[in-house]
Amino acid sequence: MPANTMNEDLKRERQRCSFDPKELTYLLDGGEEKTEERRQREKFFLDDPELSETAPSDYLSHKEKYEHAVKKACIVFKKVQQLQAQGKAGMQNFREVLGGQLGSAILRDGNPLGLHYVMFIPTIMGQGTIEQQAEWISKAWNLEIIGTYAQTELGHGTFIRGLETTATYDPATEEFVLNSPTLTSYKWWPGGLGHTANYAVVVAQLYSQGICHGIHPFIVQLRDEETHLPMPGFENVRIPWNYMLMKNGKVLKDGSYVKSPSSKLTYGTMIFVRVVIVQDAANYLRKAVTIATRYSAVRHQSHIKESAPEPQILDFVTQQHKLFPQLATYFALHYSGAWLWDMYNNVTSELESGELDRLPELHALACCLKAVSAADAAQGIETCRLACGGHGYMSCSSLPITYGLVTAMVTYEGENTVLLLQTARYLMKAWQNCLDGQPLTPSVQYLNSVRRSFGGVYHKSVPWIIASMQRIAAGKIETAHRHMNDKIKRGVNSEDAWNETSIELVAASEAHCKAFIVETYYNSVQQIVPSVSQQLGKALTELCELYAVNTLLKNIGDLLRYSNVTTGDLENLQRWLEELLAAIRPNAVGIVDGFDINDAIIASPLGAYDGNVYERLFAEVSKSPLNAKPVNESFHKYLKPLLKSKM
Ligand SMILES: CC(C)(COP(=O)(O)OP(=O)(O)OC[C@H]1O[C@@H](n2cnc3c(N)ncnc32)[C@H](O)[C@@H]1OP(=O)(O)O)[C@@H](O)C(=O)NCCC(=O)NCCSC(=O)/C=C/CCCCCCCCCCCCC(=O)O
Ligand SMILES: Cc1cc2nc3c(=O)[nH]c(=O)nc-3n(C[C@H](O)[C@H](O)[C@H](O)COP(=O)(O)OP(=O)(O)OC[C@H]3O[C@@H](n4cnc5c(N)ncnc54)[C@H](O)[C@@H]3O)c2cc1C
Repeated sequence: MPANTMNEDLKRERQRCSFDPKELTYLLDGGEEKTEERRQREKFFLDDPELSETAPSDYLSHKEKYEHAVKKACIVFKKVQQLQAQGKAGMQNFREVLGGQLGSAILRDGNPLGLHYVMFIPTIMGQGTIEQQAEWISKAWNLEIIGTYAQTELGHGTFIRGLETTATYDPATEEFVLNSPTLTSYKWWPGGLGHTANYAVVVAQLYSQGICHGIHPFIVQLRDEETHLPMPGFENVRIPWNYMLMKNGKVLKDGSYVKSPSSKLTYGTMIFVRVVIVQDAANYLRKAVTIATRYSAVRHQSHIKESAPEPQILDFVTQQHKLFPQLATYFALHYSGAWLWDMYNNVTSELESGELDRLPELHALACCLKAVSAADAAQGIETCRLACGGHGYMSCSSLPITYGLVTAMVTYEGENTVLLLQTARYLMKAWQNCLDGQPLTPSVQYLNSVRRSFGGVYHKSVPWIIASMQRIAAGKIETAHRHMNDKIKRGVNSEDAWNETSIELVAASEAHCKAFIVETYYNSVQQIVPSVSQQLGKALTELCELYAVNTLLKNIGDLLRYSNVTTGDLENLQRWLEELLAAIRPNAVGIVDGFDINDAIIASPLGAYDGNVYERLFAEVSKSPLNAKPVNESFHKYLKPLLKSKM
């Protein structure tokens, strides 16, 4: 196939789409101007010859990959500075370029500066005093220093209160003495800690006047700014008094401790990253479903009718059932992430004025949304990979590496189970407030309405599905609450009762989160539809309905247990699902085209815009050094002597 010709199947798919994909692109970007700005930004980085992949880095050693990544991260930084000089760069650009999809395309082997921008700077902004921000932010912003966020230790990641690194205040010298006294207290996992960063925010147990005040953040220099040699000593390292980030908890120079308005404020950075992860997980999922959908429109295999030619695999309803719910899940997580980002910004500004009331609800939502978005995106990406058969297994398909990046999200920034239990903690209190007639916060208001009504009869609408999912969530919350209290009444202490009920607590948390996502998705689409063309509005509504129906059908057991749904209703839901798959089929390629993901970011021969899959696959494997010569030297070294010895 000559270069730059369009695959005929994709041509036909693009002709049958009922709406203009550009309209969806503008919608997702926030307008045509924003799309143009994004495209220009992408072009500015992706067209730079120094950043384009000449040879796939798959064939570099671990050390070479690191050095390659540092080189490119520095080029990216300089280019961002150019944008800044033109007034075109802000925090979002930095994070997007250094962390998001664009960043992960340019810096395929990881970004040595990622933690610097995504955690080190935000922690100083969130935990540092105004003076400390003035001291550190500009240096960090201009990369005069490189930081990381060192909280996790070899022995502790989840249980932060169990961290062993200590920071002991010495009033005689007005310094903190930091110490990691045991093997298990060594800081482990922080991105960039090994060779890149020369500073870190170190989270340590604060000791002053012989009293432990719990974990607090400290800035510690790791390496000399000139030589990059590690600073002397790694035990009893002394840092100046003003290297403790003191926006919340403070130590006065005489060593007296001033409590934070809330011990939870120290945890602030983790909320920020969890909020960002929701959107990031959604973006990785849409990249994977773009690859799998375009590939499924090009790939022909088997028969539906013996008399007809091999169909596009996208015409198998099972293939539609693998991919289209992933399309819908992208939008569900995208809109939930946008909602959470708004709440985060509002609550953060309230915290600035000492208003802490909404922090618990934000924490509870950030926990379950991070957990569910990371888990569902990871599962969705794996489903996309499996839907591409053997070619999906190739590393050049980009699907395995995308899956690896997103499964990491299930673990970092709070392991999923642990975070779901955090939300469950909030839900148990909410249910008790509901029983006691106390006021409920917005995200759990449905507990009241569910308690008052036994649920309406089935009708083919998303509001009915939302009510059913809220009924399931309330039922699971009530069951967990009741089982836990029954244990306590039987004499089990509250901690053991919590642990013994934790399976149901996690399930209640997940159900609460799914009900929140469906409702947020539906409300977002309801707001959008009047402002877009009738065709795009219909496509967006169909995707929302698909997400709702498919999510409910994956939960039939709970639906039967906690609602008055009949088997006839379940048959109707199955029919509705199949109708929606058929309705979405003609628009599937148009929808992923609407994501407008640059081929260089797709980075997959299966998902390129032109659909020339086989030519691109062949070109990709030709790049392997292993294919440079017809006979590899291992034949003469090892195989031939072996074969000869048999003769
Ligand atoms: C919560 C724990 C699990 C338990 O801690 P503990 O102290 O025991 O807490 P509890 O006793 O359970 O509860 C105490 C009370 O405190 C409340 N609480 C707890 N946590 C918080 C919080 N964060 N905020 C507010 N309140 C909180 C809790 O509700 C209790 O209140 P109450 O008593 O009920 O009233 C805790 O130990 C914990 O959180 N553990 C998890 C540890 C963790 O998260 N570690 C993270 C380390 S850093 C890391 O992992 C970094 C990873 C790499 C990050 C890479 C980032 C990439 C992101 C995407 C980049 C792309 C960006 C580009 C695009 C863009 O920008 O858009
Ligand atoms: C790619 C990556 C990057 C990272 N980057 C950083 C970084 O830059 N800075 C940093 O500080 N850290 C970083 N981390 C560390 C990360 O934050 C921790 O790995 C994470 O918080 C999980 O903690 P853990 O490893 O101790 O797991 P553990 O908590 O030991 O989890 C193991 C198992 O124990 C279970 N468990 C633990 N506690 C409970 C509980 N209370 N109830 C029920 N089950 C429980 C978990 O559910 C899990 O199944 C990174 C990790 C990864 C994978």
